[in-house]
Amino acid sequence: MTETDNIIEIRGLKTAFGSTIIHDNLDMDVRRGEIVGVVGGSGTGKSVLMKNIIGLLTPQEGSIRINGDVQSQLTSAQSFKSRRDWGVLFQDGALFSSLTVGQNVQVPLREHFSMRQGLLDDITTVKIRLAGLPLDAAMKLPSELSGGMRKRAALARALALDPDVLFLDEPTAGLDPIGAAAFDDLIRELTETLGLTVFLITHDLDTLYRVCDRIAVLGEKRILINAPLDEVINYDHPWIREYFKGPRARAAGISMKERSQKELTPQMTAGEG
Ligand SMILES: Nc1ncnc2c1ncn2[C@@H]1O[C@H](COP(=O)(O)OP(=O)(O)OP(=O)(O)O)[C@@H](O)[C@H]1O
Repeated sequence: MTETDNIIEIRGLKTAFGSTIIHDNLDMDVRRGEIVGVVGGSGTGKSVLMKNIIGLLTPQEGSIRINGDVQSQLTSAQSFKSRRDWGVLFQDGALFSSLTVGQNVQVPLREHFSMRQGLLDDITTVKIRLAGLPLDAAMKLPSELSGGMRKRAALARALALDPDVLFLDEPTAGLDPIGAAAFDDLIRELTETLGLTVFLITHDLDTLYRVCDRIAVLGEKRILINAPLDEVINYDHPWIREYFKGPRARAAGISMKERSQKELTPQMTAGEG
């Protein structure tokens, strides 16, 4: 593994709010092209970590390198340009409620480029379709969409600038299991098709089993382990044991096993039925 295989490198990160330390000497690598699932107990600082990476918060210490650039060393013009490298889907979608879905998708495009309306509309159409929405969704306000469709609209906006990295904060929270599974599959498909890297904060065990290449566990103010699922499951730490070996985890693991067996032997399964 060479340095350039890491699209994100975090070293010695310290984040504090007043006297409350959230991260202390935290290191983390995200490899190019992978989906890394970020898990950890509530309040361990997953969203704060994401906000540090995308520059919404400034850490007290440490460095964050994206695509080789140390973020704190960029000029404001370089920093503005580097924001094209990533797209973000916030926990609540964070769509502008008074703008249509199409106009929401166009916000980052207008911010970064000057282009004629026809081209803006064409790009918007592509992004909306990529996110799995019907075209007429472009004309609707976020309040006219279901929760699942709003997530997809936020995803379309996150994809607007053809990012290298997609940050997803709890993308399946609030979706029913079928909607969540469909969203998981969309993330996996987009990652493979567009060559994206995904930083995915989740509590959803099904998502971890279905889509993540590696899992980073946040605890004790640092990354406890950042490894493939099999390795993480067997890591000896009380929170990790509880999380990955509790009853909900077993259910998610079993359903994934059944699913992959069906995918491997479709004829046999059909014949048996
Ligand atoms: N702007 C802020 N000012 C002060 N404290 C903050 C701020 N943002 C976050 N915090 C605190 O930092 C801690 C970590 O918050 P964060 O939202 O990152 O947790 P999380 O791991 O994402 O939690 P959850 O899984 O519940 O969403 C929490 O105690 C939170 O209250």
